[in-house]
Amino acid sequence: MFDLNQLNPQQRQAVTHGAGPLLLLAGAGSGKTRVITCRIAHLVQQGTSPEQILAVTFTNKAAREMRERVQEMTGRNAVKGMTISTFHSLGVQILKSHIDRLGFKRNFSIYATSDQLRLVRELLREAGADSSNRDAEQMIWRISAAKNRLIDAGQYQPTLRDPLSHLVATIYPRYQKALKAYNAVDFDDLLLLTVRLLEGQSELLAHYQQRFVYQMVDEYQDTNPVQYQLLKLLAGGHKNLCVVGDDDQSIYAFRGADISNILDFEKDFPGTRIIKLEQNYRSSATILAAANQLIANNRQRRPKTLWTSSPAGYAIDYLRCEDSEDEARQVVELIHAETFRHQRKFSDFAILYRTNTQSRAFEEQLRYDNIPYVLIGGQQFFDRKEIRDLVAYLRTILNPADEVNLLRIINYPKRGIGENSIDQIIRRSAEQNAGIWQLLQQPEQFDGIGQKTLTAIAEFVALIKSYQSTFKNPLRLLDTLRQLLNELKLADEIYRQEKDPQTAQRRIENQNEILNSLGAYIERNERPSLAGFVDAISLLDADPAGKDDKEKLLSGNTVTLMSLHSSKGLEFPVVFLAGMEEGFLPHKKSLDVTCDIDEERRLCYVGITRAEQRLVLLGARQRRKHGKLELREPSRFLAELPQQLLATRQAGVPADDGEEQQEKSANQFFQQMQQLLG
Ligand SMILES: Nc1ncnc2c1ncn2[C@@H]1O[C@H](COP(=O)(O)OP(=O)(O)OP(=O)(O)O)[C@@H](O)[C@H]1O
Ligand SMILES: [Mg+2]
Repeated sequence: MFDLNQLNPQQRQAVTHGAGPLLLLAGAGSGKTRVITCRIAHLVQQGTSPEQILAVTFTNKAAREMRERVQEMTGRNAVKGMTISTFHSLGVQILKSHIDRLGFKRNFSIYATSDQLRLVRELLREAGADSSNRDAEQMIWRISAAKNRLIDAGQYQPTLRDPLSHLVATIYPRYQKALKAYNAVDFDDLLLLTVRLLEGQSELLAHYQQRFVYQMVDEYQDTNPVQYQLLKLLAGGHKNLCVVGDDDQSIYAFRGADISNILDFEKDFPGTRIIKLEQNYRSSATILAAANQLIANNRQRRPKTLWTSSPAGYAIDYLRCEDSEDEARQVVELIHAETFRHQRKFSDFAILYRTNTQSRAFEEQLRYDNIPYVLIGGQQFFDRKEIRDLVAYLRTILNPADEVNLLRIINYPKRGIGENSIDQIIRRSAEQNAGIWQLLQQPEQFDGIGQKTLTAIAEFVALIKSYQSTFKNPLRLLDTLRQLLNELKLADEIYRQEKDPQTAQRRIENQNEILNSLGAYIERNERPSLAGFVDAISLLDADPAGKDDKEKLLSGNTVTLMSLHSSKGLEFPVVFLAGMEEGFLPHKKSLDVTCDIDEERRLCYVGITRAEQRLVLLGARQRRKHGKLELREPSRFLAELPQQLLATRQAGVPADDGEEQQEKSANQFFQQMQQLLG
C-alpha cells in the first residue's frame, strides 16, 4: 500500500501535484524515480484510471523495475492497464495500430543495426561509393543523427564544409525508399514516424492526448529533440506532464540530447511548477561528498548541492594496478573479501567502465574464480549470427517484403539457390520494379535458372507460406517454432560450417535457447503473437542497456558488469569504477574538445553516484594495445576528488593499511550511528 509519509515534503509536493506541467530537477539518488512511481500510485489511489497513465523511462530494464515498484503499491490489476515503457516501445505501440496511414503495412519489420548495415552497404555499392562496414556505420550514424533532430530525408541539406554530408544527402533518401519498399523501419523511425503520424492526423493526436491524461518522464535530461517533440504533442492538450531529471547526469549529448531541453521546457510549458530535491538517500556521506566536489568543476550547470543524513562510511579506495589483469584480480579479491566479511551477495557488486572492451579481463577473471556475472551491453544473445539467422526466418514469415532478411535466408541453410540465380532475381526485381517475394511466386519466368533451382525456390516459398499460416495460432507458438527449428535442420548446417565441434554445439544450444525466450515471452503476455515476440526482440536492440538475454539473469545472484552509460538510474551497495585513466575517463575522443570533458565528468559522476556504501576506483599503470604495452596516466578526475577521503594504494602491495583504513572508517561509522541513535 502507498503511504505519503514515506516521502519528504518536497517529494510529497511533487507526488500530489495535480494538473499542469511539473519539472522536478534534482541530483542523483534524491528520489526522482521514486517520486514517479509514488505519483502513479497516488493518482490511482485518487481514482485515476490506470489506462490514463503514461510513464516513459530510458531503458527496458528501468521500465520493468518501475512496473514492479508500482505493482507493489497498487496491485497487479492496476499496473496491467498502464503504459509504462520506453520511448521506442511507445512508438511501436502507436505505429502498430496506425502505421497504415503512412503507407506502411502493420506487419512492418524493425531493423536492427545489422540489418541496417546490410542495406546501407548495398546502397553505397550501388552509388559507387566505398561500402566497407566502417563507411556504412558512419552513414547510419549520420542518418540517425538527422532523424533525432527531426530532419527527414527530403529536408536533409548537405553543407560545403562537410564533405560526407553530400553522400548522406544521396543515401538517406534511397535508404528511406528501400525501407518503405521492404515494409521496414529503423529504431529512429519508431520515434520520427510516430511524430509525423501524430502531427499529420489531428483526430488521432486528440485520441492519444485524451487517453494519456497523466504523463511522466524519467531521465528527462537525456531526451533528444525527436523525443521531446513526441512529448510536446502528447501533452499538448491538457499539459499534465511531469518530467524529472538531473542536468548533471546528461550523458547522451552524442545522441543529440541537449541540456537546453530543460530550459526549453519552461518556455514550451508556461506556468511550469519547478520542484527541487536536495537530500540524497542512496550514498554514504563520503561518496556523496566526492560526487559533489567532482561535479562542481563543470561550468555550465544549475548549481545545487546534495546533502545526506547518512554517516561517512568507508573511505573511497583508489587502487593503482599494474595492468588489466591485475585490475581484474584486485576486483575479484575484493569481492571475495567483502562477501566473506560482510555477508554480501554477488548481486551487491557492480563493475563499471567507460568502454565495452574493458569487460574482457573482468569476465575472464570472474569465470576463473567461478563467480556468476551478467554482462550488460556488448555482443549479446540476439546479436549472435545463429540467432540473427533464425530471427531472419521469423521476420520473413511475418513480412516477406523485408528483402534484407529474405535474402539472408533464401539459401540458408543451403538449399540449392545459388548466387547467380539470386543475382538474376535481384536484377529482375529492379528492372520490373517488383518485390523479390512477388517474383519468387512465379519462378518459371526466369530464363537461365535450372529446373533444380526452380524446385528449390518453389519449396522455399511453400515453407514460408505454410509457417505464415501455422504461426497464426497463438496457442501453438512454441510448437510451431520447435517444428520450424527441426524442419530447417540448422544444426546440420552449423556442423558443416563450424570446424570446432564445441563452438558448433554452443551455437546450436543458443538456437534452442530461443525457445525458452519465446516461452518466457508467452508467459509475460496476455495476448502473445509471433509479431509481438519479434518486436520485443528488436526493441532490446534499441536499448542502451539492453541487447541481451540478461533479463532472467539479472534477478539472480550475479555480479553486474556494464558501461557507465548503461548504469544510469541503478544503485549497488559496492561499485568498482575501473579504468580511471586519461584516455578511458575522460575518453580519448573527448580530449581535444573542452566541452566534452564536462560530459565525461558527468559520466564519472553518474558512476560514483551509483554506489551506496563502498566505492572502489581502479586504474592501471600500463595496458596492452595491439600487443604492445602502453604507459597510462591516472585520470584527471582523481585529482578533483577530496583527497582526504581517498585511500590510495598500489595493488600488489599487501592490503594491510588499506584494510586498516577501512576498519577505521567502519569504526567511525558505528560511532556516528550510535550518536545518531542517541
Ligand atoms: N524519502 C525517502 N526515504 C527513504 N528512502 C528514499 C526516499 N526517497 C528515495 N529513497 C531511496 O533512495 C534511493 C534513490 O532513489 P531514486 O532511485 O528514486 O533516486 P533518483 O533521483 O531517481 O536517482 P538517479 O538520479 O540516480 O536516477 C532509492 O533506494 C530510494 O528508495
Ligand atoms: Mg532515477
